[in-house]
Amino acid sequence: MTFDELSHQIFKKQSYLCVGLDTDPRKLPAHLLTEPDPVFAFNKAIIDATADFAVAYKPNIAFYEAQGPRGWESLQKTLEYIPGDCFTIADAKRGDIGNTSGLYARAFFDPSAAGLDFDSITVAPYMGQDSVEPFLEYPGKWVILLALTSNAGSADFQRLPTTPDGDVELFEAVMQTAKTWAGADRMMFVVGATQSTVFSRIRELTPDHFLLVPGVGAQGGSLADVSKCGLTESGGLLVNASRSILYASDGTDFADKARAEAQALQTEMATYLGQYCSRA
Ligand SMILES: O=c1ccn([C@@H]2O[C@H](COP(=O)(O)O)[C@@H](O)[C@H]2O)c(=O)[nH]1
Repeated sequence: MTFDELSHQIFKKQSYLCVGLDTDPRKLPAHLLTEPDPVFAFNKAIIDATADFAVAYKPNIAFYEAQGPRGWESLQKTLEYIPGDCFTIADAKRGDIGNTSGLYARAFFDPSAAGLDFDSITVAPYMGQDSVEPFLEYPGKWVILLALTSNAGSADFQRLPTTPDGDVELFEAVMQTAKTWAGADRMMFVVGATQSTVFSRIRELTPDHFLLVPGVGAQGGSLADVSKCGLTESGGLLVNASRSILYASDGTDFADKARAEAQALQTEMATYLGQYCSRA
């Protein structure tokens, strides 16, 4: 999916919601456990219930890898089931020396390799340019680079000063350098919703790039704050919620409750698009 197509979907659906498919087999509603593939049955119901309100889906690969070959199969079926008008994100946080990154890229971007054809993948920037470039060799595919993550440990390294006056923190140096590797049409950055106090600085640094923003819902980040400082004329945000949608109920009504959570976020997002984007 291109930058313009993603932007178009945001204004069409009046939403920048990304539903995180962090599907934990231990949290599935009991009535699904007799299904041949309970994880896929759950994901299918969640996608059916939320697709009107979401522009992206983000399976977190850890949840599938932890189940071995069965998990990979559930992931493949889930990816194929996601509607074509939605952007897909493999939240895999990969990155290694170039030839190894090349194989990670192949796994997630070349359907003839591991049966997966994601639009994008999350990548850790720590190993530098040659660890990221192999992902950019796939035309039309996106790299979503970790910049300032939502967890408390983000302060350990990402906020370290890189200049004597302390004006440029490590995450800012990462964004400044990485945006020379690919344009806003191929690269996004991960910035946690819990980091809303630095969103204005981030927007000065990257006025055009999409930001993938996890951390609303279960992690307590503010959708209002993130939207105020993060929205652009193209939309420019994908705000992820996983647990607050997936596990809104553990009963037979789980899909209805997930739909209600997604709809509530979309309704709020439509308000912010009207407030902060003249194009809306
Ligand atoms: O900084 C980051 C980067 C990635 N994540 C991932 O996003 C989701 C958040 O799930 P919630 O249940 O909505 O908290 C999850 O897959 C994380 O691994 C993040 O939270 N923060």
